Amino acid sequence: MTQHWQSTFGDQDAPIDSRLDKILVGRSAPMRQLKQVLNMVAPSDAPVMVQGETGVGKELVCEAIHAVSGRPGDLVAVNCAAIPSELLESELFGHEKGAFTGADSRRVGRIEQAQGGTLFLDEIGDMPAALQAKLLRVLETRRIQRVGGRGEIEVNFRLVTATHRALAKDVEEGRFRADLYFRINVFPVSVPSLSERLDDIPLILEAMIDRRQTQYPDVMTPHFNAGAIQALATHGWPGNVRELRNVFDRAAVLFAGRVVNAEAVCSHLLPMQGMTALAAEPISAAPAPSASVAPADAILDSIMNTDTSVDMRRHLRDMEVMMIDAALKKTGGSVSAAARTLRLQRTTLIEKMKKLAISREAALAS
Ligand SMILES: Nc1ncnc2c1ncn2[C@@H]1O[C@H](COP(=O)(O)OP(=O)(O)OP(=O)(O)O)[C@@H](O)[C@H]1O
Repeated sequence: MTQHWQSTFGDQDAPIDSRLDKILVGRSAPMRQLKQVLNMVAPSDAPVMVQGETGVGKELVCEAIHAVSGRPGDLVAVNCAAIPSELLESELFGHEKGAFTGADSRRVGRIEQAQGGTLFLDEIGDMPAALQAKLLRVLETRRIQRVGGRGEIEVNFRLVTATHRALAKDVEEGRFRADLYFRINVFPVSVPSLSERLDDIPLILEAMIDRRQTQYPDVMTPHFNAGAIQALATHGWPGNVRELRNVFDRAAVLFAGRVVNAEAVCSHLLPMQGMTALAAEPISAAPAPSASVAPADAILDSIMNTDTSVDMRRHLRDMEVMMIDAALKKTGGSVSAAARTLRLQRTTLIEKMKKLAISREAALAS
């Protein structure tokens, strides 16, 4: 069902809301199709069920839906699998003072907090049966009662749910209420796994680099060359974008201001056991790539063909690091000879090396 309606309606010509592009990084065909669908569905009040493997970005999809929905209230997220079942009811519905032992004061529940906004119920498949019945009633009546409360409170929220489980099978096997399933599954949306959109990896890395640069403007970021991107594309990515983020976080520490190449990806970034080997050897500059592997084409493509911005200063700085590393390597670590190779004053090169944290030893060890 999901695949069917998504592929039928997912290729409309309507321009994509730029907030979707900003939140959900990716220009691959499956991501474009997903964004077309969200573009249509987000402004409506209809419930959306987001499906996809762990780490694909289901929560991010909900964030994108809320951003485009135009709803003035908040986005309130509840992970049904993370809250013990006996606490989930008061978490969602709130409680009155004295409703149960320990209820010292009145508490407004998450459903009420989502008034005028969006309620995101993550891992809805893990919701206990008794609560499934209560949620169904809320969806039908648009009213809630706090635990221990008497009166009913009108609520107006848009529901987005997510699950990595095959919920239809849970319904068949009696683990999930069929009536609730049909109520929340008005628009099923499927988020593609990272292995189905490997060509998004460079853009996602770029977004992660930009974010890190914004967070820590004085800290150098790693630069993934074409070989590294190719190596990343051969991985299976069972943990999807979350796994890619972990790889990036590792690179940001181990290769700050340095080039990450295929060898670095395979030996130090992808397999965790690579960490042991790395601990025994000094971290050095990755070999400088030849001009043909410099990402100039990708950068130019981004400038010409996307709405996203490009951090020119960072790219130029990455290029400087690569060129100085290569010159030092070629000249056996002689700063004077490297300066001549680069047609720079010796003092200018020394200043640049200081600024970019380049050492002769690291360049030679690469
Ligand atoms: N398209 C994307 N662009 C940029 N970052 C992304 C994208 N998709 C996912 N991420 C990042 O990957 C991580 C996992 O995303 P998220 O938590 O939304 O996944 P999920 O599908 O909800 O995971 P789970 O099923 O485990 O709850 C987050 O750090 C998120 O920011």
